[in-house]
Amino acid sequence: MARIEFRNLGHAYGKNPQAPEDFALQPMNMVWEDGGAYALLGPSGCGKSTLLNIISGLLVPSHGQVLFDGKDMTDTPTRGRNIAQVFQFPVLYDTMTVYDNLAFPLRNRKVPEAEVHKRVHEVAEILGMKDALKVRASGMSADAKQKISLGRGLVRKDVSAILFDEPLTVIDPHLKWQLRRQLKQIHQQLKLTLIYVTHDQVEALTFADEVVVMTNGKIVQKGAPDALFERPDHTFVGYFIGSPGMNFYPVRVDAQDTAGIYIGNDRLAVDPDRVSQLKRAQGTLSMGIRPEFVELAPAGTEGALEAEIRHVQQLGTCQLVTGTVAGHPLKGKLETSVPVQAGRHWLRLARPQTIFFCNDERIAQ
Ligand SMILES: Nc1ncnc2c1ncn2[C@@H]1O[C@H](COP(=O)(O)OP(=O)(O)OP(=O)(O)O)[C@@H](O)[C@H]1O
Repeated sequence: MARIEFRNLGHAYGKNPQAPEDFALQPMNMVWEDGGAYALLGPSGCGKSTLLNIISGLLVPSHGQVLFDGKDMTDTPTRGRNIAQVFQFPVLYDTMTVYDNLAFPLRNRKVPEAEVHKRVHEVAEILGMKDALKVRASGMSADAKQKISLGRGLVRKDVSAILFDEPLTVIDPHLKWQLRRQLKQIHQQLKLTLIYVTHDQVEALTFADEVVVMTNGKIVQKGAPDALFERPDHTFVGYFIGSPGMNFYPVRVDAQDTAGIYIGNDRLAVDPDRVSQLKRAQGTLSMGIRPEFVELAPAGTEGALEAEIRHVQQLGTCQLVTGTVAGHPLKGKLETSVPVQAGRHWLRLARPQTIFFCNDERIAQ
């Protein structure tokens, strides 16, 4: 396995890129640690496949370098990189048995048959496919075929990294959950460098030690799942992670007011240190609060505002309320102990978990 490093690495498909939007991948420095399990998460078109293809060598970046264990591999073609890749759809030989499919990447590299036998059985055991080793792949379901593809990715011990490009897309939801757990287990056992591309946040958060969130060709945060939830570095992370995502409000400060901020015409009492931090920031200010941290408060409470709640939905573990505050949309997940009716209520929004952003980047918490 390898430590993979990007040095000022970026990619533009067109010639002479000038503005950030000319890049499918904006120039970045980044390290993928040896043995790390990473999920690469972002919406369609944000640059995930471009990044993966640069690691695997299918694409030579227009800018910067990619290094494996300190060695410059930027121009090394795929076959020289020792990367295993698992794609969205099964890649295998239909006419071969499961055993021969799993053995293929090893036999291709002239691994002795005794070792092939051992590895194939280990991987088949992990994937729960031991009883199917003699079965021909042609008659198998899409799920089973994709499991074999995963196995083909996992069977070699000598790879620099295994890249997964949305590998569970074709898998049935129940099996998906099982396979995700198995992949996590495999990672813990074998300490592989895994990079797993997905646009599904549940998949990313359950699989990875570190989640890398991308938007518009840029990595906006790399962190543990709880950090992405509690301390998003960028409004996009607040919006993209969580269900529903974070509430955002445009914020104004008043030179004369040292203990409050303004959302529309409503004043929200806020810790004076935060107010002075916001006054120092140069740019467009906003405040974010996750629905999970919104709470009911007595009328007139410091740090609370009056909100109009329009809908209340009982979700069992919480009440999901939808409405507006200071003319802006609001979603809150309130605890179930106090049943809430639609109407006007005071809600505490200035809380330790409330995050402030300047030009979409976190400045204070
Ligand atoms: N061969 C290409 N030529 C020109 N532009 C491309 C090419 N491949 C991708 N792009 C553009 O680069 C940007 C990033 O695409 P990329 O496929 O890396 O995104 P993605 O996050 O993997 O999307 P998806 O989740 O839909 O696969 C997009 O704007 C896309 O249109």
